[in-house]
Amino acid sequence: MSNHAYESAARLRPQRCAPTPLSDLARAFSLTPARREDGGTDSVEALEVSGVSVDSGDVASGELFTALPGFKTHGAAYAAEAVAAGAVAVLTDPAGAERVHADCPGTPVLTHPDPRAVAGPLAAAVYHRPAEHLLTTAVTGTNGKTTTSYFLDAILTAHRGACMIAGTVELRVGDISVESPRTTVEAPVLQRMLALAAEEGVGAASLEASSHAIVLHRLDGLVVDVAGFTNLQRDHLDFHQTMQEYLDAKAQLFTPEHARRAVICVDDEWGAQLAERIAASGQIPVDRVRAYTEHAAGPDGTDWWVSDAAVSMTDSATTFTLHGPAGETIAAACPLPGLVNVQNAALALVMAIRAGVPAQTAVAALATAHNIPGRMQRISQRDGVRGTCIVDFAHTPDAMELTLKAVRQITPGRLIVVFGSDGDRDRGKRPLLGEVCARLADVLVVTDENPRSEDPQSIRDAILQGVRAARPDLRDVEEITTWRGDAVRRGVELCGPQDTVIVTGKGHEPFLEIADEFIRYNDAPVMREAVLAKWGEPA
Ligand SMILES: CC(=O)N[C@H]1[C@@H](OP(=O)(O)OP(=O)(O)OC[C@H]2O[C@@H](n3ccc(=O)[nH]c3=O)[C@H](O)[C@@H]2O)O[C@H](CO)[C@@H](O)[C@@H]1O[C@H](C)C(=O)N[C@@H](C)C(=O)N[C@H](CCC(=O)O)C(=O)O
Ligand SMILES: Nc1ncnc2c1ncn2[C@@H]1O[C@H](COP(=O)(O)OP(=O)(O)OP(=O)(O)O)[C@@H](O)[C@H]1O
Repeated sequence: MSNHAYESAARLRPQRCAPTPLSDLARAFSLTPARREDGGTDSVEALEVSGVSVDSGDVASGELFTALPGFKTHGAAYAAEAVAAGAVAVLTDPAGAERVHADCPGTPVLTHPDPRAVAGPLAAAVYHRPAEHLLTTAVTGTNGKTTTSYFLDAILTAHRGACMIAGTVELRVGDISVESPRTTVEAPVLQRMLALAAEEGVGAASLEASSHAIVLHRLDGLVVDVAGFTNLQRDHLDFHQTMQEYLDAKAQLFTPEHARRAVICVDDEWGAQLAERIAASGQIPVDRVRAYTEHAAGPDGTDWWVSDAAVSMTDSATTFTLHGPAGETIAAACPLPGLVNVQNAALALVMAIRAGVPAQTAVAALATAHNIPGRMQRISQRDGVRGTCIVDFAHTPDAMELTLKAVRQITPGRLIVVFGSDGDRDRGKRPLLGEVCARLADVLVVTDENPRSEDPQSIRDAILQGVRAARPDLRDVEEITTWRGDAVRRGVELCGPQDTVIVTGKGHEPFLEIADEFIRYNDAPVMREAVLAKWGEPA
């Protein structure tokens, strides 16, 4: 694996970007030509830039390299590499300027006290405000961002012909799809993806917005048409310190600098507080959505609410009715099992409707959106001969509990779970995962996830200790010590026509981390091959 976060995104650049005079940018964004050791300053008058880059491993000819002060290092240390790759000028802070002058004599340097804050708006200007040509949505929240953003991808594709996606799983514009290094990429990378989308006539963009990104200015310079919020749960408190700070970070997305309107799930107290704040500020319109009907039998002060959620065993979908503030009654089907996905689906529908998509277009597209990489991804669907085979990302005890309960509802026979747990991460969750699976699944296949520097056997032992607490005789519990792929194949082998096998923990992830090595591996193709070997092609 490379140290360069954005190398994979190198192809995601517009083919044509009319150059912008550097002097125009200097004026518009209060950039100061840096003073050299000889007391002079670099002239920027004759220079033009045709792009903006943020990582020295991802620079194209003619670009302005933004050398940002980081948590680990300073981008100025990599300016020489960026210039060798074609950068024609460097934007940095005053501290970085000295290093750039020393390492890249002759390259013009501009400074700004906070280059990270200016990088987004500047990139939007250099790429000629590409978001204005697209219908744009962004989803934030602790859980459900990826799922909701793929629901929106399907809906916006139906409405606009094509949609770009930027989130945890992939960066995709038209035919180009690459692995994503971040949930939300740095602003210059996002802006140039939007520029490529606009150039290719892609009509929409579905984005995930992490709270880190909001705080670290990765979304600055972009105003999306509709921003949505799923929920807030305990997470990332190393970065945000308290839940209130975590909410405050997310709340910044719902201001006129970032969004034209807001759609907020108010199923938890944090969503309710957020909706209240947005409404009180009066700056952008806000719709509230309540998906969990056990909390309210009716509208109860919410604008949109869900009733009659019911699971179907035959096609694994959950049907529900969405009620709107103008008396709308919309019959919909969420293609993924589980109530949490009804929340994601209701949010996506309301966001789409507020973005101008006709409700019936949105409902029809949503019903087909079950092929989300690693999120309840159905590799095989029950049809009388074959069983249901699923790849999912659940890797915490809470997520595992939700996932297994959801899948139980679509399983007339046995529920088989193939799982492991990470090495070099939270050791406490290993027995808890074992206990949850022993309690909620019928057959357990225990395997490795990312052992990293740890002995895989000791991780499996800790899981099995939790399994024993709920199932002392270890009935229907198998341990696969060879290779994760063998465990996935074993799960499929055990799966009968009434059964479901679910492999959890890795979802879309393309690597296994074993010792110091990243080994290319993904559960979905292995499961697909096992399904084909067992049942052949579907009729
Ligand atoms: C806290 C945080 O977000 N840090 C990110 C930030 O790091 P940093 O500013 O400290 O950068 P640094 O490594 O010190 O480097 C400084 C500058 O030098 C540049 N550089 C560095 C090395 C090099 O060879 N060449 C080069 O040009 C870097 O691009 C950077 O601009 O900028 C780096 C380059 O873009 C990111 O890789 C790094 O993400 C780290 C690895 C990370 O773990 N981020 C996580 C916390 C994150 O952002 N997560 C959220 C999702 C959270 C969730 O919901 O689960 C996300 O949006 O992905
Ligand atoms: N609305 C929801 N509420 C609670 N949990 C959810 C919700 N949607 C999904 N989940 C759970 O969270 C896990 C991750 O879902 P998803 O990838 O859509 O969320 P995310 O916010 O993108 O998280 P991540 O950044 O970890 O990918 C799923 O495996 C599922 O168990």
